[in-house]
Amino acid sequence: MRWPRLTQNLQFSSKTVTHVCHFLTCRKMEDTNDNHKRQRRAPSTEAAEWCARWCLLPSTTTHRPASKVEWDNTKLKCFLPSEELDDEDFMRHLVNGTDVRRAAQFYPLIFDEPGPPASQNVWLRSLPFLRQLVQANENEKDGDVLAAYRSSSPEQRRLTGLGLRDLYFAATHNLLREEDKKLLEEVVNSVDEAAGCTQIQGMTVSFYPSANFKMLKFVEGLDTLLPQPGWTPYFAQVLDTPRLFAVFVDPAELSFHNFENIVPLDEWVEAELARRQPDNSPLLSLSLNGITQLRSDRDVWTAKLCGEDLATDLIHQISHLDLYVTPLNKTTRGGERFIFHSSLLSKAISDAVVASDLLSQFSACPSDFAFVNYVFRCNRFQPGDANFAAHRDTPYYDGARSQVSKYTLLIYLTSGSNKGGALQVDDARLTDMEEFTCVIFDQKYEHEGRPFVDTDKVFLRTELVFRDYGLAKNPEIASLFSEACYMTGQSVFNTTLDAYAHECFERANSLHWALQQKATQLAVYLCKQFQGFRFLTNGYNYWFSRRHHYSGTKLEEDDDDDDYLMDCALIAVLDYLNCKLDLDHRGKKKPFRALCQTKTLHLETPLSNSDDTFQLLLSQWQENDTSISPRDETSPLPHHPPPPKFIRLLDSDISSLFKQSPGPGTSTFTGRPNPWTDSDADSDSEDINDGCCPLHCWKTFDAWTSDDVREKYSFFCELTRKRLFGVPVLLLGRELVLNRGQVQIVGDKILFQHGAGETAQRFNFAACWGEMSPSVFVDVDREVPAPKLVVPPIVFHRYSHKYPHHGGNRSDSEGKSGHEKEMENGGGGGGQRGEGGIHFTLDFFRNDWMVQVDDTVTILVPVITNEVSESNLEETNDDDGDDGEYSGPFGRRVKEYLDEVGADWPEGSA
Ligand SMILES: O=C(O)CCC(=O)C(=O)O
Ligand SMILES: [Fe+2]
Repeated sequence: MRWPRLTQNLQFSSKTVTHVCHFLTCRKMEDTNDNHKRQRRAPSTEAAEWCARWCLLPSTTTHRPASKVEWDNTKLKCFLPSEELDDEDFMRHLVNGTDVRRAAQFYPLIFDEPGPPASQNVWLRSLPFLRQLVQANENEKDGDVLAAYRSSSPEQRRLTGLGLRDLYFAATHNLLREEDKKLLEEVVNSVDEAAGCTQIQGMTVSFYPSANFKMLKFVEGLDTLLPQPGWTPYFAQVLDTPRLFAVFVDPAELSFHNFENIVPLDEWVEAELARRQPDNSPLLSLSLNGITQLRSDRDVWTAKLCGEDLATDLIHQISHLDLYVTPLNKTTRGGERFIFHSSLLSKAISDAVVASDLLSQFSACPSDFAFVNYVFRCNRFQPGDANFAAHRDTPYYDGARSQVSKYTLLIYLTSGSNKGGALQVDDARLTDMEEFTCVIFDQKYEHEGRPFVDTDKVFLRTELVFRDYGLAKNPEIASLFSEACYMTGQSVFNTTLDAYAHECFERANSLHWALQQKATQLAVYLCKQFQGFRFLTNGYNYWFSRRHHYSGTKLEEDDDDDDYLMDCALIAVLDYLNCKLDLDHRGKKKPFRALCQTKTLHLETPLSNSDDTFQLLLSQWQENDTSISPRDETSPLPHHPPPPKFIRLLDSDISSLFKQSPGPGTSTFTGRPNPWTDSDADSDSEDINDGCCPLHCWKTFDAWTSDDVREKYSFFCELTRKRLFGVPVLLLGRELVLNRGQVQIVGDKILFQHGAGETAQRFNFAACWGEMSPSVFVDVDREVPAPKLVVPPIVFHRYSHKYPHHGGNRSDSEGKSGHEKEMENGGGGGGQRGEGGIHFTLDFFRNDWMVQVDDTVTILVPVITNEVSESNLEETNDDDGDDGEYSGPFGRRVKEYLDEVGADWPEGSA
């Protein structure tokens, strides 16, 4: 079939339609066994109309009243309210694909044929169209098909995305034939990924999978977070309570804070309990029975989790939720899993643990038991899946509360066996599991899991958390753990790092139990370049060589050195957090690590000497080095001339953002038409031309010349100025600009500070404006993004090229981290040989700092405007009320922002 034109309504011959009907009839016969599962039943004698797979649309052409739409509810997910289910007309359009407004709540809709005549909506999401796209992508000859797709409107491309989205969900629910699965694999690389992308919580998300956006995540209340409310139908809903939606993200954007997708399920648990026992809201009650130590010399126990059907059904039900995703580290573990949070389940199991005699059998003091971790991992392995390779579990750790997990608790939800060991903990092997068997073991043990031979193996994992005030700190653990997390993120660019990251996790987890696990792999360091800044890192340590070495600028002044220190610290933070920046000229945000050119170094021994480290750094980055690339380590490195430093924020940078007169793009004021009705004839004559206020001279009122508007404008400018000076980093004209006022060096630490910056004076304006506010004439001119760096103080150490680094003449030698001391001790006094540089330690795990990097702060810049919409005119001048100071197009946006982030209101306002 040829490609129908995208821009015209499509006409199919009656032959096509007949063929479609025939096809459906065949499918209906194939599906006969499933008929009993259908939501509704149509009289079998009636001819079917065209519609999506697994749906049946009885014909409306007969004289009898139209029968109801039916579908196979074991295949289609439906979150529609009953009013919509009862609306036959609505349902017909939904299942024949002509109405996409409820695509979020009813899917997957697979269209095997191009659709009914004149329906582009269906054609663009149909399998024949997706096939053509794949063929066109593979076959140069079909360039016109591709060109047509590329020049189609974003809305049209979103329809294709919808087709792909549904194909994906059909595949994950095991509903597809082999050829459809193949199509899915291919079409993912053929579609335009930008058409489905939007930003939520600082993350770029798409509603369909594509070449880069291939990681599935679930977001609660996405419909309320979308900047384009009209996009809601595109994102598949996966749960009603809480309202959870599926998004696809680019793993390159992930950092340690958003790697794991923890689905909040307490609301769901509550709703399920209420649904099952509506009268007296029931407690989730469980007990742990038959506790048996597997061997007297091993801290491994088995038990059975028991409870009323209500409780055990509910746990089963959790494991049937459609939330499974393939883990990122799939080379070391098979199966699928999802992570959820439930305090209610944690409480029920904690009570069961306390009521049992399990704790008395532990070497850890029973009175120190705190709770069962409320974060659960639900795993599903099918027969034939890869093993869960030997590993130690990463303990729960909350330094602030001195809480740490000591035992793992596995709850098996299906029965099955594997003679090779369904679970092997150290040298204790369990081959057969009964439903609700629990295995509890000391987290010091290495263990391995194998799928059951002929059934799915489904289990929950959590940990028993204890209070322990005597925990010793071991910087090596912090370093290895940080390295493991960082290298997991980097493995998106270089898949060989996956195994290295795994080993780092294993070594860190062993060290918690004072078990030294030797490294079997070469130490990995990444040499990176960003805008001429070059550095070496393993995700915990960051080294920057001295600037003068490559810029030719000799650094003498301490001040200059501090400047360089701030720049380097900024880079280290941006890299560690993988902040997203909008630096290219296409206005597209990219994660920092994708903006760096990276070279992976494998070293026989870990770096332990500062001179060697800086020498190594300087020996890299030869011109024409082809082993470095921003994304995939294969493309050549363009030589980047180093800039002296990041731009510093100056008062003039900010002043220049505020226009003092109508600038380019603002037309000169020529007067405006009378907005009042013709019948209001008097208004013309009342246009007193003294320019006092728009009420008295609407047609000739030029906002730029009004003192009242200018006063309001100054108020907004001042507010904006304070906000701009209140952040450490800004993006101005695609340049990273560092604000020295918000970066502080204190001893051996560097601090990035976010000030409130939003104190403003009360604003009063002259009287005769009546109900109107001058703020209606102040609009948003532009938005200045500022990466939000809410991070703990960063420890640094300078290695001077002038002084031996173990000399006593440096004031900044106090408070060094263990690693620095190590480096110095091993340095052999070679400080004068080396060029020196700066070393940072980034450890955001060790303390209880909440790292918030989800969003970029957007600071709005005001401008006076003469273009006032009617709706703005209706705003009142309610300065005494809550929102008086924040009215008008600019004021409203600022207010929305302040409300959203929960920022304090500037003094003098509400
Ligand atoms: O596959 C298994 O039974 C073991 C699972 C496990 O070790 C884990 O979830 O951490
Ligand atoms: Fe484990």
